[in-house]
Amino acid sequence: MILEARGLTRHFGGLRAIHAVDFDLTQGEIHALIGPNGAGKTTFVGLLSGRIPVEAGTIRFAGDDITRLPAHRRVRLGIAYTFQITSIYPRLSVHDNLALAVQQRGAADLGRETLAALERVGLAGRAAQEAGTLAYGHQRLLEIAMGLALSPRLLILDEPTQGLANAEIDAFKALVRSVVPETTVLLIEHNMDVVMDLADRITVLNAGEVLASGPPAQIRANEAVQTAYLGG
Ligand SMILES: Nc1ncnc2c1ncn2[C@@H]1O[C@H](COP(=O)(O)OP(=O)(O)OP(=O)(O)O)[C@@H](O)[C@H]1O
Repeated sequence: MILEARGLTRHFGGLRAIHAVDFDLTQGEIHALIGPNGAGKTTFVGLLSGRIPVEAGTIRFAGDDITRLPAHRRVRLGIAYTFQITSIYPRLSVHDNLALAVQQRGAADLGRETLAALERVGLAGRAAQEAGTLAYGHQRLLEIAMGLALSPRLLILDEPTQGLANAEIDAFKALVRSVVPETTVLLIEHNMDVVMDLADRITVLNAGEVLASGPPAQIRANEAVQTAYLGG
């Protein structure tokens, strides 16, 4: 187990955003987190990444108790969390954005490794473009490339396919498959085709609690999940 959360809890006033959640990630798996709007998905990955302080419960990562560690210390331990383009420098080129991330890891050959990272996400043809002028979906891909440049042990993606065209979604799926099992992937995803196609396991959150967890076929057949989320 690369990550184990026990009794994880975060309330906002009277609202139980995340309540007593037990959650495991197996080394090398692709794990999807799904659930209706407001279920607590973003709050949950915020607790794992350290962006949101834990109120109760524990998180262990690769054997270490990380419950109280600040986000930057978790990044150093190998947890990369990408969400909504906050990490991109809009006035720098696509290449330079990625070179900064590659440099952070301490690359031996910055130019070559940056190019390889660009090719990996299909952005080599846009290397000279200002990152802020990229289409939304391409900014998401750049952000994922920057996360991957850190060679994380765990990559957490919040709605990575939002704004991507179908061909780009296919490329994204291939990308995710290419990083496992060295990197474990946890993704919040609303596109059920992507979830069912990509995930080894799915956890369904509903009103801050785990409604179900298991492989795609089992989740699809689960009546409580269908009622709460999959629309009957
Ligand atoms: N900082 C905050 N202060 C107060 N309430 C919050 C805060 N952050 C989240 N919430 C509430 O916690 C609940 C869970 O929100 P969260 O964003 O984690 O859900 P989600 O499953 O990610 O939803 P979506 O799919 O719409 O992004 C929601 O009711 C939300 O309004």
